[in-house]
Amino acid sequence: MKIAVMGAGAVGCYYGAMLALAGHPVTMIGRQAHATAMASNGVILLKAGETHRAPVQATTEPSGVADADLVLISVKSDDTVAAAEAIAPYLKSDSRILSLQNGVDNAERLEAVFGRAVIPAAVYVAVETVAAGKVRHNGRGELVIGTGPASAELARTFAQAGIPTDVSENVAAVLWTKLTVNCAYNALCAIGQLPYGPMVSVNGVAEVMTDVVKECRAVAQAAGISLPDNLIGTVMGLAAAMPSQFSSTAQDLQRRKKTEIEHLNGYVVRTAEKFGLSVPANRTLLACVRLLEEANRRTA
Ligand SMILES: NC(=O)C1=CN([C@@H]2O[C@H](COP(=O)(O)OP(=O)(O)OC[C@H]3O[C@@H](n4cnc5c(N)ncnc54)[C@H](OP(=O)(O)O)[C@@H]3O)[C@@H](O)[C@H]2O)C=CC1
Ligand SMILES: CC(C)(CO)C(=O)C(=O)O
Repeated sequence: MKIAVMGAGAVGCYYGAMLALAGHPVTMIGRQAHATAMASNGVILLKAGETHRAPVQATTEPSGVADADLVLISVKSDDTVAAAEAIAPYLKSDSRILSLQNGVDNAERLEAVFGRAVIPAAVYVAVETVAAGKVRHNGRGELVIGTGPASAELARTFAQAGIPTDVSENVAAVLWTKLTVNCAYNALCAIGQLPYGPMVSVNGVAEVMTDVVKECRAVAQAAGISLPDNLIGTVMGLAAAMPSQFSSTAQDLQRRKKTEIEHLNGYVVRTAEKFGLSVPANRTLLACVRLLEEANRRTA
């Protein structure tokens, strides 16, 4: 299967490398420094104490998707539409497209640009870029993808490449569950700049997280999506599973980058407004992260 990855960052390099190491021809599309490094060295993947060199083609050009049977989209949610518009003219008419992104509406936004089906995926991995074209895997790696004519074949291909993949008839609920986790952790971790373990033990934090979860459940319900009964257990369990983790929002702010908050708590707030629901906890967290982004901009 010829594979192209649009967005050679942490997630794109991880899944691109895993597929390349399994023998698939992979083309990575990324920024200049990353493309230059990968063109010389492939993707360097640090995983479980070992260093792997995954052979890939690398380019900065959107035309890198031209002969791909499968295109993985792994840009941040703010870049989804621009990335889609850049590659749209070059896509093969029968290529499969998979969104490997957080947030619940990236596949829909991609479909609006491409005019064809895009398979959404919930991505359960902890991976970070340590240098251009070099990523460190910090845990997990499995995917839950939506249904479609190609989903079963893709799941098999991924599993053979060491990427455990389930196909879900109800991927919307899976994505909303992950969104709820992000809404509960990302902003609070960014505001406190504390990892999850110490963060949840601060007086009052668990109560705010519980309010966020209740609001997310109500908004999802209004949108026709039922979230699992044990949602709060899933959410609170993450702090015990990853006590030293900082949210991607906290990391983005530390690096003075724009965060994905508009696609996390921001998405919940916008959807709540459509249904006339009040979501004060999500709204407050959204405003706090916007303040931190603005403060970063002013001191740039
Ligand atoms: N990292 C993780 O462990 C996890 C991340 N996710 C989700 O996966 C998605 C990707 O995250 P992540 O990999 O961390 O993000 P990164 O910022 O590491 O990777 C995205 C890369 O794509 C590049 N890019 C953006 N637009 C273009 C373009 N038009 N052409 C070429 N390159 C482009 C970015 O460059 P630049 O920065 O210069 O714009 C960046 O290098 C997000 O939705 C995230 O929430 C989900 C689970 C875990
Ligand atoms: C699951 C979680 C909260 C892990 O840090 C994440 O997806 C993020 O940081 O964006």
